[in-house]
Amino acid sequence: MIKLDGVVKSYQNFVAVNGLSLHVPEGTVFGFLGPNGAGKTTTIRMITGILEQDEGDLRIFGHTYRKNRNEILNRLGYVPDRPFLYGKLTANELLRFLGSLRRLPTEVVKRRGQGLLEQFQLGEFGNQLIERFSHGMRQKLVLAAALLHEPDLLIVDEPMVGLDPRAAKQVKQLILDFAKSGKSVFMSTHTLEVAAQLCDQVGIIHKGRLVANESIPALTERIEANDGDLEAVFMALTKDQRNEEMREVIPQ
Ligand SMILES: Nc1ncnc2c1ncn2[C@@H]1O[C@H](COP(=O)(O)OP(=O)(O)OP(=O)(O)O)[C@@H](O)[C@H]1O
Repeated sequence: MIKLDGVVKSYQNFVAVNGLSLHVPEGTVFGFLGPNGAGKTTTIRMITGILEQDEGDLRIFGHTYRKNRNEILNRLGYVPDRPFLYGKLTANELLRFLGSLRRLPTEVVKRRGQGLLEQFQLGEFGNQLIERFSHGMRQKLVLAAALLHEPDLLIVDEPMVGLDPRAAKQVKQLILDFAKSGKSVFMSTHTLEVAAQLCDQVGIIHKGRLVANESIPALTERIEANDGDLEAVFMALTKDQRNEEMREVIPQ
């Protein structure tokens, strides 16, 4: 579903994503983990077609954005880390607006929109202005909006940030329900705990490079071997990377 091969992205002279290769097959919940500034959002912006890579190959559903942008976007749902929601619209108005952008028939938008709001425990707030929504309600509304066109792939940037435990539990369940139907999810997160609960596979990015790509059991084993200390695992992985860089600089 997602295939990156040697992808590079720089901002002016700063290389934010440096030769990233990864593969997310169908029916997978893929967790993209890394510390602040590691390159997660930059990668997600390339996967969602907002940014174009400087180098390398990036394919979604086997397509490139250059050739088949609409084919990709028609099948992709995206929840950004800081979504902009116009507060003067009601939830229903937002869904109708997005439905019209996607050229979905009015009846379909009405039926699906109502179903999604109910599924997200927002059914009774459809006619309420978004400016009156809590952070958790907004996050769920953004997820509902991303699913309106029934995408095959959902990209979510930091889905749990700022959510109280109840809203976080609901959002996690929604992601799991989506994945159960054989679709794929690519989500970035800071926390291994979130990844362990939701994901099948985890990629760890550090300073723009993929330093680990493994299943949750393999990663958990690695963390347990470090007395349950994720920080220690990060340190170990990035130390390995430095060693590799050193080997490139000083051939042995
Ligand atoms: N528009 C930009 N111009 C210049 N540098 C940028 C820009 N966007 C991101 N960067 C830099 O690129 C690096 C990667 O940023 P990115 O937002 O992709 O990281 P991230 O892993 O999502 O971080 P966080 O977890 O803090 O959101 C950071 O060092 C950041 O400062």
